[in-house]
Amino acid sequence: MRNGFLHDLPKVHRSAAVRVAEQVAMSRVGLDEDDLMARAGLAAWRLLLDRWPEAQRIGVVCGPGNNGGDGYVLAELARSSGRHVFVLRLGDEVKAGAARRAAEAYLLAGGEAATFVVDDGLPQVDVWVDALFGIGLHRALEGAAADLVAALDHDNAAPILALDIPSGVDADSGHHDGVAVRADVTLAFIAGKPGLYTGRGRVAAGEVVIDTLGLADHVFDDLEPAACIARIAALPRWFPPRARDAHKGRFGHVLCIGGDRGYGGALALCAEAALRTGAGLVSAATRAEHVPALLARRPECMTRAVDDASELQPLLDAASVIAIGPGLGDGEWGAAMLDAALATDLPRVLDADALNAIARRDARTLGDAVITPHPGEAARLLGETVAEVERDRVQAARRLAGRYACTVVLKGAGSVIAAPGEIPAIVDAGNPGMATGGMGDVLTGTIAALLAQGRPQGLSCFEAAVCGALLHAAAGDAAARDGGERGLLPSDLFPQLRRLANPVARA
Ligand SMILES: NC(=O)C1=CN([C@@H]2O[C@H](COP(=O)(O)OP(=O)(O)OC[C@H]3O[C@@H](n4cnc5c(N)ncnc54)[C@H](OP(=O)(O)O)[C@@H]3O)[C@@H](O)[C@H]2O)[C@@H](O)CC1
Ligand SMILES: Nc1ncnc2c1ncn2[C@@H]1O[C@H](COP(=O)(O)OP(=O)(O)O)[C@@H](O)[C@H]1O
Ligand SMILES: [K+]
Repeated sequence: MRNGFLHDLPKVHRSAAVRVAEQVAMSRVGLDEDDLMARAGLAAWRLLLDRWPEAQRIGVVCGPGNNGGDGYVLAELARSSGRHVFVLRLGDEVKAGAARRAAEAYLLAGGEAATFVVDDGLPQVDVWVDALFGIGLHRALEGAAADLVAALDHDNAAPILALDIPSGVDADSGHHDGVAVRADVTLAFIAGKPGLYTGRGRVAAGEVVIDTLGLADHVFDDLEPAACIARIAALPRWFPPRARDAHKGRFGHVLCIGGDRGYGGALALCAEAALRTGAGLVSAATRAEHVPALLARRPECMTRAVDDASELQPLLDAASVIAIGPGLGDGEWGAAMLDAALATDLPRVLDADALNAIARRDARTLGDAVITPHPGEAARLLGETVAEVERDRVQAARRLAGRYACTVVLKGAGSVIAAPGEIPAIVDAGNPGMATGGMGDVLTGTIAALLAQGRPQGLSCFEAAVCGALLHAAAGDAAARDGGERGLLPSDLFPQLRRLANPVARA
């Protein structure tokens, strides 16, 4: 696995790898399960004190396994510091080993625990700690566990700190069947897990904090990470200042193709995003009736009327990167444009109707390409249902990358970028204000511009896709901070794209 200049992004690991790392740590450093549980409980108690220093009444829901054990350790720390502690457990016995010992220690010291009874409701507390299930959960919650999670959702006004993973969420995929704790903060132990960052798991986790429990990075040395996490902190390093003697020829020429009748706006958004992300030149090839509006909005974009593919050829000859799909439509015009674009060997970003056309044709050779499907488009490209795609977004992105031998950005909450031979990346930015028409067109132009201009030595499709998806999501967050999520427009991202793509000058 490569990952080029993205190699220093933080990694997340599947639960099986975390268990191996735990064994490596225990065998090398002489730690045992009780030590790790003590560290986990203490880390959680410290985080709780940091976030909710005023909390006096602390509720802890404890499951039958080691996640519950972490909860009993925290409960005892809270109790011995004078807090009122309410432990609620499921009917099941705490299984064995370290968890059993932690529960006994809490009870022996005078701690109290009650079995959850659905009709009794929940006690009033200042903060709840979710220690029901962690990485040992492999099936949907049912019975008392499901009732308890539902009660936490409906009858609880207090914030929730989840230990390791919100109970009900599959740590590896982020999937849950609708019954899962919705945490305000999740403290992940030893390493982040992919399910905390994408899809439903991202929503359930809230803010994610990682505590390594003192284990050094090398415990993961022989383990393939599940994904790396792209965060806004990485952006300044990826956008070095431009050379003082730079000229536009160094920053590439993006040709945006699309905007069949009735869909001119999509192409305008794509082209303006490419300009605002720093492409040296941007051209737009679209239907004749859209040309005046595009020129009026952005005279910087060289906008041409193209009625058939032969008129496109000179534009293709002049371009260094193609962005095709926004507003392309599903008619003959769009199909002819796509054929002409795919006949070149230019790097290309394919979105929207271009992807639907590819799904219909079952084309498999996309060349040097980034495809940017939302889950619906991804499902069509894979011949699967949206639910199958969303069940494990990282694996779905990997399937797409394998099937089409190209880079994939699977969009949505926690966009996933995958490419053959690369560790997938998950974007830890973006917000539901971005769920509005045209937002994907901005992403297409953003990635195309990065592909065109390099840094300056040139980005791979994978690098441009990760940088572009992060830049786009971070611009969405910045725009949402300035006025809120509802009513956020794709064009609101333009000033933010520009600001974020320019490094802060060093003092
Ligand atoms: N690994 C580490 O490095 C460290 C791990 N630590 C902590 O341990 C956690 C993992 O602990 P774990 O392996 O005991 O699993 P856990 O998540 O508590 O659940 C398993 C229990 O739940 C049960 N169960 C499962 N599904 C169920 C369902 N749907 N409905 C009902 N029951 C269900 C399952 O029963 P079974 O499936 O065997 O029938 C079993 O009894 C980890 O997330 C972290 O918090 C830390 O202490 C520090 C170091
Ligand atoms: N809830 C969300 N959280 C984060 N990002 C989101 C969310 N909803 C949408 N987005 C982002 O907004 C963009 C929407 O793209 P897309 O669905 O193609 O819209 P359109 O087809 O209207 O252009 C994607 O980049 C997606 O990742
Ligand atoms: K949990």
